[in-house]
Amino acid sequence: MRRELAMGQGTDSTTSTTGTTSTTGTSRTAGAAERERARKTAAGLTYLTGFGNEHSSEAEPGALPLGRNSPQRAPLGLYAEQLSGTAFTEPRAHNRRSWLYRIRPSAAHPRFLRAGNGDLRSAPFDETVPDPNRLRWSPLPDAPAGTDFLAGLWTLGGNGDVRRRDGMAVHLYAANASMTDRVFGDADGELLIVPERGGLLLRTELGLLSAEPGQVALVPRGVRFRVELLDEQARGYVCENYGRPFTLPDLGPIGANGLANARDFHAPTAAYEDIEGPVEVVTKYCGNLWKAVYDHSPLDVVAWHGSHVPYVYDLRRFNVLGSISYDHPDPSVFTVLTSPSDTPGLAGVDFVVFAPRWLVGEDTFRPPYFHRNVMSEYMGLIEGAYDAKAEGFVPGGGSLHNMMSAHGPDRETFERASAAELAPQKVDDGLAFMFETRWPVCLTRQAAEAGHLQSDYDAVWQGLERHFTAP
Ligand SMILES: O=C(O)Cc1cc(O)ccc1O
Ligand SMILES: [Fe+2]
Repeated sequence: MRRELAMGQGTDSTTSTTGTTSTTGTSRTAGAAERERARKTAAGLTYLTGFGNEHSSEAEPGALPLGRNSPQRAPLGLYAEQLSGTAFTEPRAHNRRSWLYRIRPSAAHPRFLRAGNGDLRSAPFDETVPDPNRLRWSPLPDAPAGTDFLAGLWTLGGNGDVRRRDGMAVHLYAANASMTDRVFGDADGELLIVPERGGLLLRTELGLLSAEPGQVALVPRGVRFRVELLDEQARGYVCENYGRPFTLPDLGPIGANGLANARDFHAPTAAYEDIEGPVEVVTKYCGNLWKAVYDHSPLDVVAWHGSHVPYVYDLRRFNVLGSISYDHPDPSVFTVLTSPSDTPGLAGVDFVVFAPRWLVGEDTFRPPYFHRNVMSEYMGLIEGAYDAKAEGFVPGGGSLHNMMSAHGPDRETFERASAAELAPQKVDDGLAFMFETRWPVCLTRQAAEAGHLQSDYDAVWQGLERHFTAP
């Protein structure tokens, strides 16, 4: 039986029931017709709103049991299954779990066998020694034809240890084909996907999400998904967070509103595939890829409720707060999501966005200041330019300013901003972001030796002349 894409409430009827996308074919090209179909599906999606909520959704009426999670017989002959993202006993405020009502339990699978890791690497990162230098990369070279999202993942580096569920990895991806015949899930952490070029349609166990450049998508630990391309090429960044799930930062004196507002996070409605036939399932497990060929699609969840859910967020919705008197605020005010560590205020990793904003500071050097930070900063650019760098930091590229490395405005930016007239100024020519992490990011060998690593990055700070004259 093949019945694809039965969708949850409120979803555009053009996308319900009988899609024809092959999930068993061997071709991984994103043909124009396939992309068109994916675009139509993406355009028809409706979402559940809120962050960290107890959401619920059913793709068929009556699929969700009422008043209990695990009735003697679940409705419609479905299997009830809990997916835990946190320990059973973690405080209620942090606890993440979902109940899935599915055609077959996840346990019904054959043995997993090791698969090649491609360019994916995991913590502990010990291929190179930690590097105190400022580093910058141009964009990844184009991927060979037929590269899907999973095959297109390329690890730059990271920290911590997957086996201890601590730390993070920075990946980039370049893809030109949809995942038509396989599904991926990451037991090592959640995946924060930051598209820079090309939209993505994510078919997850809990339903469908689309993410265009300027939006970010999060797939929680263990949730299986398939990525289809909405455009010919897809390129972007991924923060794999091994640690505690990303959450919204506290607002303290800011008050009850501001930064990323909870209502702007969108979770999918339930949607399932009812496919009997070989589907390859790839799992990232303690640093390695494993695969098994199932006799059905694991994206067969007909209804679900819970808090361990994928979501998408539009960075343009970020409510940017800043100084309206003087001085450049620390970039922590731009935190979209934070993964707390055991030390209050010290993040395993923060996701920070530099979104369009007004600068009005009086007697203030307005771009990012010179600094040395105990935290380590990986920065990427989604579009346009970044106000601390005149050139060389380009969309799809990235920079790494590891713990205590000295950085800040390049010479050109310093000279311009030191002499600028301080009228109110709108900074709206770019969208940059930062993964800021508690531990140095250790490079993979492929990142340290990459042809697209810029060898002359230090030069941007050359020629910062002395201006001091003793009184
Ligand atoms: O290095 C960077 O560009 C990121 C950054 C931005 C900012 O506004 C202040 C400090 C900081 O590390
Ligand atoms: Fe910095």
